[in-house]
Amino acid sequence: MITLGEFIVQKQADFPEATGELTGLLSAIRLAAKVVNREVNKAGLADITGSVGDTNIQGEDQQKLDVYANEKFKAALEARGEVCGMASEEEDDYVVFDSEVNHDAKYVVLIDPLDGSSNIDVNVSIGTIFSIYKRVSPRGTPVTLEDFLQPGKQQVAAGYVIYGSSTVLVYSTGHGVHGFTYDPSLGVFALSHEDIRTPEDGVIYSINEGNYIKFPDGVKMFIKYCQEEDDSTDRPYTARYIGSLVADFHRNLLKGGIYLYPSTMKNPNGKLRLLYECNPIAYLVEQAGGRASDGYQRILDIKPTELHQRTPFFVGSTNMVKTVEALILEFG
Ligand SMILES: O=P(O)(O)OC[C@H]1O[C@](O)(COP(=O)(O)O)[C@@H](O)[C@@H]1O
Ligand SMILES: [Mg+2]
Ligand SMILES: [Mg+2]
Repeated sequence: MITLGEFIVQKQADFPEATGELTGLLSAIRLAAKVVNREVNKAGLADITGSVGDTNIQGEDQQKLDVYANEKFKAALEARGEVCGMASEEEDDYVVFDSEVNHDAKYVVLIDPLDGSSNIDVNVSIGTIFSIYKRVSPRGTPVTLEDFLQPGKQQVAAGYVIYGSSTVLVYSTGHGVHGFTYDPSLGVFALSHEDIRTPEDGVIYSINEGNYIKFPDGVKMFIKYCQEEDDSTDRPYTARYIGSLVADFHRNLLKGGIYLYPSTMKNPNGKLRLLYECNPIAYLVEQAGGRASDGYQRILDIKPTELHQRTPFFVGSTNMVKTVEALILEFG
C-alpha cells in the first residue's frame, strides 16, 4: 500500500528543483479533506444538514456543509506557510492570508469547498474541487486579484475529493492523474487509481435534460445524436446525471463519457464557475487524455476577468466533446 503522503514525497524526488512547498500544500488539503469527510459521513446525524439561512455571492442558498467545508479548508491552508491567499465559491472576495509568513508564500488556491450542494441532505455523492497556481505578484507582499485571474493552463496542480460510497482524492501536478481511496480504519488515503487515462470514446452522457427547451440547437442535436440507434457507434448512449459535477465527472473519467452544462436562455454563460469548477476539472481531464471546452474554445485558454465568472462546460472523452463542438459550430 502506498499512501498519498508517501506518493507525493516520491513524486517530489523526480524534481531536483522542488522545494517541498507544493508537497506541504497538498498535505494541508489532505488533512482538511479528512475532517470534512468525517462530517459528511455523519451528515444525517450531526446538525450539519440544511441551510445557514444566508446566500453566497452567486445568490445560492448556503448550506451548513458549504460553510463548514470552506472554514476547514481555509484554516488548513492558512496554517501553512505555502499559501498566500484563497478564492472560494463561498467567499464574496478573495481572502488574503495576512501574516508575514503567508505574504512570503508561493501559491494561491481556488476552491469549491462543497460541490453538489443540492445533494447534501439526500445522501448522494458530493465533493470538493481545488486549483493551485504560483502567484504572479512579488513574494513578501499581500496577494492580489491578478494572482487568481490566471488562465487555467497556468495551474501547477488541481484535484477533487469525492465523498461517496467511498471517499477518493484525485489530483494531478501535471504528471498524470492519480486517485487515492480513503481507508477510515487507518485514517489514510491509499493509492487505488494510478495514472488514470480516460477513453477517447464513451457511451455515457450527463446533462440536466430538464433544461432541454432552453438549450442551444447544437446541444439539442447532440442529445438527439446520443439517443439515435446505431450499433457501429454503440448508440444509443446511456444517460447518467447525479447533479454533482465531481461525481458525474469521476464516473465519466473512469468509464468514458461526457458531462455537459451548456448555456441556457436564462444563464447565457451556463451555471458552472470557471475558476474553481471548470479549470481544475479541465486540467485533470487533459492530463488523463480527454478534452474540455466551452463549446468553442479550450477552457484552459480562457483568460478570466472575474472571480466568480461562469462558463458553458463540455468535458470528457475527446471524440464525444469534439462531436458536440462540431454540432454547436454548425447549429449554434
Ligand atoms: O441542478 P443543476 O442545474 O443540474 O446543477 C447541478 C450542478 O450544479 C452544481 O451543484 C454546482 O456546484 P455547487 O453545488 O458547488 O454550487 C454542480 O455540482 C452540478 O453539476
Ligand atoms: Mg460546485
Ligand atoms: Mg460548491
